[in-house]
Amino acid sequence: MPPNRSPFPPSRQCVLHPVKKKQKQEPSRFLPCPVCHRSFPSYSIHDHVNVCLDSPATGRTQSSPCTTSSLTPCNSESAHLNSEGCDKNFSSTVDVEKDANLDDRLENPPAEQDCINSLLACSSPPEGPLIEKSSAIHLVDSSLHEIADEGDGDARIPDDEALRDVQNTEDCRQTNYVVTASDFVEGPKETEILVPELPQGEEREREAQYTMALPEEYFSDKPGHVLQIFQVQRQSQAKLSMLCKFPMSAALERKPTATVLQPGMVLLRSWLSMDIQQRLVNESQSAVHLFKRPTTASGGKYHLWQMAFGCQWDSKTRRYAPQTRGLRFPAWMYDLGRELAVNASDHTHVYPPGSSFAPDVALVNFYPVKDEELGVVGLGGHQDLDDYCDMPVVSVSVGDSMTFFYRRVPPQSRRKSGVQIVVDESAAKTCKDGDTAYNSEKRIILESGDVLVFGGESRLVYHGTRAVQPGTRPPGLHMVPGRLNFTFRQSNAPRL
Ligand SMILES: O=C(O)CCC(=O)C(=O)O
Ligand SMILES: [Fe+2]
Repeated sequence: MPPNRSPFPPSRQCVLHPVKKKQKQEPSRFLPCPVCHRSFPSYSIHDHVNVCLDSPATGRTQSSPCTTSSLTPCNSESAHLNSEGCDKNFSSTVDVEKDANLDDRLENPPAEQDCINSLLACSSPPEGPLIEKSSAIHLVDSSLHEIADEGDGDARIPDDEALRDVQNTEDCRQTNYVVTASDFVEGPKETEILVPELPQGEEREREAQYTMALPEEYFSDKPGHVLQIFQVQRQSQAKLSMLCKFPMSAALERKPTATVLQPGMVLLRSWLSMDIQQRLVNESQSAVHLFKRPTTASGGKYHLWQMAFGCQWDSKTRRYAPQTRGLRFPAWMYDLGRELAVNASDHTHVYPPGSSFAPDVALVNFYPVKDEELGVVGLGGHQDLDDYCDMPVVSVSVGDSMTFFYRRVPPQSRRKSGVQIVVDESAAKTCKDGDTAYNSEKRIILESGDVLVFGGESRLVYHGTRAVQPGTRPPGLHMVPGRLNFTFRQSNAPRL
C-alpha cells in the first residue's frame, strides 16, 4: 500500500473527525502559481497549475528567484508510489472513478459530428505551400543577426520596392518574408512568402521558432549552397534582419539526431518514419470517439483532448484504472515504446541498468490548431507523478509542431518519497541562493516524428506545452491540423 500522504496538516486527516467540505476549502496557506503567479489556496493549486496556460513568457524573467511555487505542489491523490518508487500494486487498491460513458462509447461510437472537431486523419494532405522534397525550414529567432553585425557583403537586400510592400502589411496574423535565393539556387530570384498565424504578442513573437515552407525550386541538390532569407520585423519596421543563412544540404534532409537535453532527458529528432507517424494517427483515428476533455477534481478543464490505449487515466483521481476497460494497448505500440527507450538509453540513463521498459499504456493528447471549446490550447506545467516509477516516459509527437517547456527540479525534488518531492522549502532555498540551473525554463519545439524521452534524473522534470504552430506538419501526413502526442508509460496497473 502506498503511504497516505496529504498536504493537509495531520489534524485534517482524522477519520473520526472528517473534514467538513466548508472547512476543507478554507485555505491553510496560499501558494503562487509558478505559471501565472496568482495565488491559490494550497489545496487547489495543483488543480489550477494543471490547467493554467497563462503565458509564462510574460512577466517572468530568467533571473526570477525560484520559490516553492516553482515546483508543482501535489496532493495525496497523486502520490501513489511507495518508497521503492514503483508500486506494482497501487492501482488495485485505488478506487478509480468510473467513466460512466466509456463502455457505451466503446460499443456505440457516436456519429462523426459528435467527435472532436472532425476525424483526425484526413484524406488529403494538408493545405498550404508545402514542399515535397524536404521538410520545412526552421528559422530560429536566436539566429537573428543584424545585417550590419553580420558584415556579410553577400547579403542581398531586397530592393526598396519589395521592402515597402512587406512593410505595409498590416495583418498581424502573418509575417512576410522576403526570400532571396543565392545564385546557386534555381528558381525565382526573389519571392515573398506568407507564413500564417504566428504566435501573437511581442514576447511570444520574439521567442517563437518560425517555420516556413519554401517552394521546391528553392532547393538545390548541391550541398553547401546557401539561401539567404530576410525578414522585416513588424515591431520595428525600419529594421531589416537577416534571419538565416545556412547550407542547403541542411534543409534537404532532416537526419535523425539524438541530443541529451539534461541528464536523463533525450530528444530524438526526426526519429520516426512517416509510416509510423501515419500509423499512430490512424490508430487514434480509429478511437476518435473516445477522446474527451479531461477535468480536474475541482472542475478545472484541460485545454486538450485525451484518450488512452491500455488502462485509462482518470484526471479527477489522477490514477490509472485497472486494464479491464478501454482500449487494448496494441503490441506494436509496446514494441515501439520499448525500442525508443532503448534508443534513448544509448545516450543517457533513462532507467536503471539491467532493467527494461515495459510500457502498458499510451496516453494520447490531441491539441487542435483551433478549437472554440478549448480556447487556448496547451498543457500547463506539471510533473508526471501519477505513474512515477523507475521507468521513463517516452513521448512521441505527430502533426503540427508545438512548444515544449521544461525546467529541472531541485535534487531534493527527485526523491522518491511521495508528496514532499514537490513541496520542499529547503529545496526552494537552494534555488534562491542562486542555483539558476534549476530555475530557468527551457523551451524546445517538438516536431512531427520527434521523440522525447525523460527518465532517470529527469523523470520528474517539470514540463508542459503551448502554442501549436499551424501548417508545420509534414506534407505527406494525412491528419487534420493539430498535434498528437503519445506518451508511452509503464503504469503497472493490474490486468484484472
Ligand atoms: O504533449 C506533450 O508533449 C506533453 C504531454 C504531457 O506532458 C503529458 O501528457 O503528461
Ligand atoms: Fe507530462
